[in-house]
Amino acid sequence: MAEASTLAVLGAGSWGTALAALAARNGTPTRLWGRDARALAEMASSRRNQRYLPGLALPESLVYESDLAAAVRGAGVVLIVVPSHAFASILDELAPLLDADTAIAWATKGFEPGTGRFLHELVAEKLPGRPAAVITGPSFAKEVAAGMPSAVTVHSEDASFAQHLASMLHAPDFRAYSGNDVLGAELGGAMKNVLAVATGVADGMELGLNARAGLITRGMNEMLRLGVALGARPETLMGLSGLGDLVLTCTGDLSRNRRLGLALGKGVAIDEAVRQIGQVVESVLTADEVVRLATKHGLDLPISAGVRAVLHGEVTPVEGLKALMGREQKPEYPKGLFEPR
Ligand SMILES: NC(=O)C1=CN([C@@H]2O[C@H](COP(=O)(O)OP(=O)(O)OC[C@H]3O[C@@H](n4cnc5c(N)ncnc54)[C@H](OP(=O)(O)O)[C@@H]3O)[C@@H](O)[C@H]2O)C=CC1
Ligand SMILES: O=C(CO)COP(=O)(O)O
Repeated sequence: MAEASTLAVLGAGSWGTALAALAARNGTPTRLWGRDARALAEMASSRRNQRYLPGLALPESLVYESDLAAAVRGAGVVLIVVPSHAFASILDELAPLLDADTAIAWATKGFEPGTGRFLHELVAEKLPGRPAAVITGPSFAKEVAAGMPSAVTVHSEDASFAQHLASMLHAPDFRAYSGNDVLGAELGGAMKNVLAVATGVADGMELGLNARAGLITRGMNEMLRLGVALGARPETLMGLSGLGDLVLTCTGDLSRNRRLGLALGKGVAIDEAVRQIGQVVESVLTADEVVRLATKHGLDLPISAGVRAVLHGEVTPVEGLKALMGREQKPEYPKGLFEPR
């Protein structure tokens, strides 16, 4: 029998650590699991995550657990914060370990690589019948860890679970809203990473502020078009999970996806740029999946497709720019753009 108020956070990188610290500081009994037992022991003794969140003093009450079974035993909520490429495998590992009444949440942004499946689809398939929620929105881990004001949103089909999880996180400097459009919330968080590369490339090429604003706006348009085709609600995409995170990541240099674009725009090779960033850069895998989903739904998303092509080295940033600027002249909003198809 799980204890509803107990939280197990899986993934001891920057975002998992920041969320675990936030919940523990809020008085939620919280355990943090990571795959690197040595790094976790070091965190337990120093009360710091020197690699991913240097500078943050971790709360005394946070418990570190390198054994996955022990970390999730009796937890009311398991919050997954591993990168998207590790998401499906961690669900497989969890399946035999969870109590029957443990709920699932995730703060990972992306899709299943190679299939374009949403993370909520993976959860429904591998851990069926449990309350499930996504936490997303404009939230750089470093700022949340520093107690700087932030707002996120928690979406679940189960309104009382969304509310329960939001209240575990909600704090004087951290607003947690709630909603029930899981697909829309996930799509915004995944697509903004791809679009952040586009504005990063433009800024790396020193194309100017007009170019940046144009890319953010037309990128938002791509998010809305794909979202509506998939059944997301436009207001979700215009909220924290879509527009909010798009603006943050396209303009804030703390964004690793934006920094990847900046480096590519300056002519740095992709492998070297990813190595220098040294943390997860979700767009590298997500761009393929956005284009895969768009193609499946008969949509042409030129900015996302351009990012994918640049990431694969199929075109240079200069060629990508030429292709975008050379597209046919047309109305900004063709009739019926936001109507469900
Ligand atoms: N950082 C942020 O500001 C935010 C991040 N996110 C999202 O959170 C997710 C995690 O990102 P973030 O914490 O920033 O990434 P980081 O690069 O900071 O950390 C990644 C963590 O995941 C671990 N990891 C990698 N592969 C596996 C695996 N196969 N199994 C278990 N653990 C694994 C790493 O462990 P190891 O050190 O051993 O490699 C590391 O602890 C991403 O989807 C990101 O988009 C969402 C909102 C904000
Ligand atoms: O998702 C994030 C902020 O909301 C973090 O963005 P990056 O992964 O680009 O650093």
